[in-house]
Amino acid sequence: MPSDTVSILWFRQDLRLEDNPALCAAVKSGQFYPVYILDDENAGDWAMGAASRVWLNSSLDKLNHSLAGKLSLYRGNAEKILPALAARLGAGAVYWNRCYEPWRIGRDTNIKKTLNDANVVVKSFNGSLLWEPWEVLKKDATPYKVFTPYFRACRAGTLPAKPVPVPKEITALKDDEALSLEDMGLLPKQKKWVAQMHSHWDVGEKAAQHALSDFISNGLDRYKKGRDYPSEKSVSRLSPHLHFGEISPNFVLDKILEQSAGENRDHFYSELAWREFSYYLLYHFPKLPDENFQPKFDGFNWFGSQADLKTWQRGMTGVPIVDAGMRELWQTGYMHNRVRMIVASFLTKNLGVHWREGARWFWDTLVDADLASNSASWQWVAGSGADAAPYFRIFNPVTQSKRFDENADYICTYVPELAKLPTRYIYAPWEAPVEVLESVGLKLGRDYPEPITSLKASREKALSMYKDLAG
Ligand SMILES: Cc1cc2nc3c(=O)[nH]c(=O)nc-3n(C[C@H](O)[C@H](O)[C@H](O)COP(=O)(O)OP(=O)(O)OC[C@H]3O[C@@H](n4cnc5c(N)ncnc54)[C@H](O)[C@@H]3O)c2cc1C
Repeated sequence: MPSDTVSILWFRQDLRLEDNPALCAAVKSGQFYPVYILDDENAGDWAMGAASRVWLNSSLDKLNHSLAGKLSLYRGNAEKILPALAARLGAGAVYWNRCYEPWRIGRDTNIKKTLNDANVVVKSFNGSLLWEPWEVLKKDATPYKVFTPYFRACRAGTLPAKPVPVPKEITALKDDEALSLEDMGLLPKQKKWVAQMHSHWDVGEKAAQHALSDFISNGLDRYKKGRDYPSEKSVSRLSPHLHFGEISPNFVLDKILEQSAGENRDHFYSELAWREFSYYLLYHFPKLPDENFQPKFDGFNWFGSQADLKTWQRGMTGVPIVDAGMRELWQTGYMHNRVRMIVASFLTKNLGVHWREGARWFWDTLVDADLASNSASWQWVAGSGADAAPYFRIFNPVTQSKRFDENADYICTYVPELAKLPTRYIYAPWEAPVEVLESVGLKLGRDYPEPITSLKASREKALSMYKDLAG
């Protein structure tokens, strides 16, 4: 018989204590078992990528610590594990914060039914979004497809909930049969890669809050302009913390709105809203990760080869800003937004590789890999998405790097083999006279690749293919 006082708190994308509505409900109900289940079975094609698992491993460790070692870990099909656990532990209720990925929505609906059939109460909460996707609709009750009116409607509607504080007394219980963190098998064999990535991050709720205060003190007052410059510290780097729910968007927004009003604060708010819009699109258009949002792209002839894709992944295209971005991704699990747009445009437009291939690679290598933001952003850059950059707006990587990496600091951090060149040639080393290359001991094709494609010719090819599609 389920007990009235013991419950289960199911942690998912909300690995924190602060502003956690499901945690508050569990604490209010009495004693509870905090649990986490790694459910690769239901995730299918969207099982977490390697970099995300590295992050998750540390994040669970930190959360367990905050819960005085009471976090119980499991691995497998949550549809089977959770009802069995509720029965074995005699739990009368299960609490969780909602997730919005299509596979999770389907799975959670089934779990709720199974638990309810067994007389176990299920309560779910909004712990991850400022506005839930079904709350914001057009007058004709259909979803928005364009960001600006969507955000306007969000702001005209209900104010995002104020963050709730950490409950005073948390009486958590531990299941002795749960797995250890090592048993979860989250870390890959490549220890060097893991160590290198770790050296760039502090993981967990405290680190997330620290990153936010640091950004408020040192980045926010220049955000609108500074966010375009990859070597500047003008962005928050909160994305992995937000993805894993180590910090809630409501907590972030609340602290941001305490700062003086102005264009920087507004711009940051609108970027947080792009995250919301991505979740909104994924909820209303669940095929977003797999299919073109604009069906006219279904007939597009993606001509790029697997070899080109590999070269791009390895950061060896011979186009410095692209290679710098791809190497930043590999080394740190992150890439600056401006550079994400450049590398994605280069892959889809100059190399003609399907956006899905790029999104897949990001999925495996980003620590902030997020089904909503990643799918929406790749389709946005490719031109096939909602409110997308028009296909003919092809980023010129050389112009972009001259403009946003003025001293080539970013390029030289990740492509140090070019650092000895005079700055004006670092952006496009193939334009440097042989004597200049020789004077710094650089031979293209030996020390750094020749460009994989002609930027001009590939741009023209992309444009003419797009014309065929449009016409
Ligand atoms: C091809 C491509 C793929 C992307 N894949 C992801 C992904 O998998 N996960 C992810 O979180 N973001 C993704 N983004 C969006 C964006 O690049 C990152 O959110 C941002 O770079 C994270 O850095 P930050 O936290 O310093 O951002 P800040 O500029 O400090 O912004 C604060 C927060 O706002 C949100 N945000 C900012 N810009 C965007 C945006 N364009 N779209 C959605 N949310 C945004 C993020 O949650 C971010 O943490 C992608 C962008 C592109 C172009």
